[in-house]
Amino acid sequence: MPDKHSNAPEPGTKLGSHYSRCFGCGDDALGGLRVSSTVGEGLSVTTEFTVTDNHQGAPGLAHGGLLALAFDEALGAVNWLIGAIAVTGRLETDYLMPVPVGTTLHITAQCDGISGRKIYTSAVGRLGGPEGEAAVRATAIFIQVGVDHFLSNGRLEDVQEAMHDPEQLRAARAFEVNP
Ligand SMILES: CCCCCCCC/C=C\CCCCCCCC(=O)SCCNC(=O)CCNC(=O)[C@H](O)C(C)(C)COP(=O)(O)OP(=O)(O)OC[C@H]1O[C@@H](n2cnc3c(N)ncnc32)[C@H](O)[C@@H]1OP(=O)(O)O
Repeated sequence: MPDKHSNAPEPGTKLGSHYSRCFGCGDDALGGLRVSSTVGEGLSVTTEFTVTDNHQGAPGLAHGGLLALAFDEALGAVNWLIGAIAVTGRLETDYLMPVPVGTTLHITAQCDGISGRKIYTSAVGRLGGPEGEAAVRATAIFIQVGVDHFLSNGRLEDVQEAMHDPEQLRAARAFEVNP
């Protein structure tokens, strides 16, 4: 298990978006999920995703791909607690129950360990409250990367715009451990 980073936010702190145009957590992504995560105990976060009319796969039910996105965000938020910049290498979801429109999925995500650049994470999403019945479970492996991953692979105009955003610069520095 990695140590929690010395500058990691306290439990109860709401984590900001890592990129304002991120479809999962950004405020500027049209139609995006706009989920936000809150720091939990240890190396965990909690994330709520309320399913709306726009998130349907089957009539009245959430699309599994969008649920996977909510989990990708929740699981990825765990990386901030260890001060790592990382991208999703693998994401596996188990859909245990249908998730109806109008319900809120209460997701708890945690770090399970690291090995080299790989960060192992897992999460459960419950319906009806944080202690409700488990509807979706997920595991993911994130791979730590440097900022150069985004600079070399991202579209130049978006990278340049992001570099002028103080929040983005804060995110890219990830507690100063991986400049
Ligand atoms: C100032 C402005 C500048 C901008 C700065 C922005 C900072 C923003 C801050 C925070 C951003 C957070 C962003 C989160 C976004 C939400 C989450 C997503 O949607 S991410 C998008 C989807 N994912 C991808 O696009 C990855 C695509 N894949 C790749 O780029 C490469 O494959 C990569 C980097 C993952 C690995 O490539 P390699 O060449 O660097 O490394 P190798 O040697 O292949 O792997 C290293 C280790 O990882 C394992 N690994 C690699 N891929 C794996 C996989 N798919 N499953 C399991 N293990 C894997 C390998 O087996 C190896 O393990 P062993 O060291 O040998 O033990």
